[in-house]
Amino acid sequence: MSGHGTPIPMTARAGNPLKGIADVPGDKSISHRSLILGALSVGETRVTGLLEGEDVLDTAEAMRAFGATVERQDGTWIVHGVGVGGFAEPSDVIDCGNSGTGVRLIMGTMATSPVTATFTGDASLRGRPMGRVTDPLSLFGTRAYGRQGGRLPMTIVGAKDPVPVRYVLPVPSAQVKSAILLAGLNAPGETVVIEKEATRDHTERMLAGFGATVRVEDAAEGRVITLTGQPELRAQTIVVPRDPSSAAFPVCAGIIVPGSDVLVPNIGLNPTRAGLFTTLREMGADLSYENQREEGGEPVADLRARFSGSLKGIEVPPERAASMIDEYPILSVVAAFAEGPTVMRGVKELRVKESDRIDAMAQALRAAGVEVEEGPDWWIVHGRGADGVQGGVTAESRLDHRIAMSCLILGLASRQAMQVDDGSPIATSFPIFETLMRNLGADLVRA
Ligand SMILES: O=C(O)C1=C[C@@H](OP(=O)(O)O)[C@@H](O)[C@H](O)C1
Ligand SMILES: C=C(OP(=O)(O)O)C(=O)O
Repeated sequence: MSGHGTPIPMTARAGNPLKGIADVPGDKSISHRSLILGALSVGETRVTGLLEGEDVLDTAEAMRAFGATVERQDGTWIVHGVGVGGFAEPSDVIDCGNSGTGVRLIMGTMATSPVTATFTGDASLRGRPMGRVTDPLSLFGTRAYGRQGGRLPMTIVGAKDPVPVRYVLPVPSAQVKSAILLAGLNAPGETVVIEKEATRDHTERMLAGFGATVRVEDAAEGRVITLTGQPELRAQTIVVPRDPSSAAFPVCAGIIVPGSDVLVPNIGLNPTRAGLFTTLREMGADLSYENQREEGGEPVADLRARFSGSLKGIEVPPERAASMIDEYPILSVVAAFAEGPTVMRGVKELRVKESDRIDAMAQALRAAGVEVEEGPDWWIVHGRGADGVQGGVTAESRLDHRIAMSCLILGLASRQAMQVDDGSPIATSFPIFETLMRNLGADLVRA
């Protein structure tokens, strides 16, 4: 759990070019889902490559609290599930730490079982909206009692006789979509979720992989996902692919630090996740996909990022937002080194992540000498191109791992060092970030 310990100030400054291979950890989204679906299956699920970050470890603990057995043996995670509808009532509050994905998916998973559970998290998670999940869950017959504005701590009373649901997502959110589908598992009949914009599709793919019947159709009203309730999920062996959202940091560092040449192997390029890499290439980044192949039905490549001295600002198509939603903070750093403005629209969701990510990055970039304009659902970073970025300030990480990492990468390419007041949130998603960056040659220290 983040945010409970002593803050860890960290400093990054320009120095050597970054060179070498960056082996990033497993995908956070797939790691959460592997544990949850394993807990809902009959038999033994074995997971390798699981992200051992705090967010996922909190989900492992939660699955134990609901009655599953979750153990780590020689680097493999072994889950003995309780079957769909088999969740036991936890004897204590479930603490999901910093993780929106964890809390929202688990609320959905227990929402149609006859158990009651109370959820909480760190100060960041307690500030995030849960009504987006509890509103659709109420259609199943689930009740939720939280703080004002639908905030944690929150008690969820699972529906005793759940009915299936048809729901059109009002926000582009894979967490909301997944919460509904996971709740639909224990409702008789067909649960239908319709999304107007495609969001990451790991839940649909993995549910099918565990033996559920899931239909996905592109219709006039959007992407229609239909799940048949009350399947018996069968335990699986899962190899978690590496996380493109973590790969983003060494890739972007390679692009903006002069002289760099960084290889980030085995990164999934699932189109619902790879929007940043397309954007970087449109900006003129020297980013190539080497050794392109298919693994587990997904496109995979080794990403090679080299210093790119003539980046240009672009308008990022708003319809691409969902496929790179966690990457806007680090994109804003690359944009600061481009020639001209980078315009990012249709990104209201950034305001309700671990922090208000537009505000957090705008403040850090402005303090570092970069002009940023912003509105409710848009922002523009005016790149300084050849003039470079001054840096030389301390940014607040606001309990947000992606803000901390983005500001440190900024420090590796700015004229003066950048400091973050607290690097501890990085351990939620990328516990080896410091060592990995230092191994590439980054001057990154705790101080
Ligand atoms: O489903 C998931 O695994 C995630 C969905 C996204 O959140 P939203 O659903 O809120 O967009 C993303 O920001 C988060 O890091 C992981
Ligand atoms: C938004 C994120 O995570 P979560 O919503 O799971 O806290 C993220 O990892 O950038």
